Amino acid sequence: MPEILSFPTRTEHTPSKVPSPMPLSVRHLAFQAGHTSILKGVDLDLETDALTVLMGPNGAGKSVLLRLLHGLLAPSFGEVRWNGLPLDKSLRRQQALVFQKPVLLRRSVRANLSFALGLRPVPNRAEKLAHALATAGLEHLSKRQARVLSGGEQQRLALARALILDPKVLMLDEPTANLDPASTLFIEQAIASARRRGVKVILVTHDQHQARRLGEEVVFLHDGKITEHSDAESFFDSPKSAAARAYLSGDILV
Ligand SMILES: Nc1ncnc2c1ncn2[C@@H]1O[C@H](COP(=O)(O)OP(=O)(O)OP(=O)(O)O)[C@@H](O)[C@H]1O
Repeated sequence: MPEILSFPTRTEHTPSKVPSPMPLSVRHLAFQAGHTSILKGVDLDLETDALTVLMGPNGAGKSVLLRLLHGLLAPSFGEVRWNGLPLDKSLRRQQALVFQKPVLLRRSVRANLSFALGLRPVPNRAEKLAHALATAGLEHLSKRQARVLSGGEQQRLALARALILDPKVLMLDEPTANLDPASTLFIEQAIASARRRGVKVILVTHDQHQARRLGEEVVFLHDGKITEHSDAESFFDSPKSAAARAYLSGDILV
């Protein structure tokens, strides 16, 4: 009989909230592309380690916001502070960002992980590498070229690589959008486990079931602005903004 695993549930995986290992404060954040305003003055405080889900319709600006939070894009206006400080190299090193489409080196699975480990002086490298391969379920594929892995295996590798240096903050941009339920389950369990270890997780997803399973608080972005920021239960039970109500019921938002 194959082992049957089940999706994590919020009550199962959620420890009580404590202050975030890296509190975030965003003020008047704007991002302009040419004459188009993508983000239009975002203010956001994430002070606890509660798992934050970032939701909103296509084109709302969620990916742009994540990239600004991680310093992959520079704001046109406003600021991002982690631990009260402007984002710099040392703060960025304590964060990891996982994309919908895994970005991997054209090397073996093992080499992708050891490359990440080589970025910093880390004790017990061999142990860490073995642990990462095992928890990602990739031991038997360690010598395979990353580019020939299936989509689910690639995403497991991307997540294992993101976690191998023990980031304080893990940001994920629709990490399971192209995955089947089994691979989705694997990724969700890894995210829930990171959260239990005290990693601050910010997850972009359109999957309402996933958001309900994992999310403890929801930030809803519409047309470049945050229209709602509340705990997950009240967001899903009684969304306050018309935009969030329409999004959740599948209506078209313009
Ligand atoms: N670097 C960029 N330069 C110019 N425009 C951009 C850039 N990045 C994103 N955009 C535009 O900004 C808007 C918001 O994009 P973004 O990818 O953040 O949306 P999203 O909320 O993540 O959407 P989806 O749910 O479809 O992934 C889109 O119209 C996109 O074309």
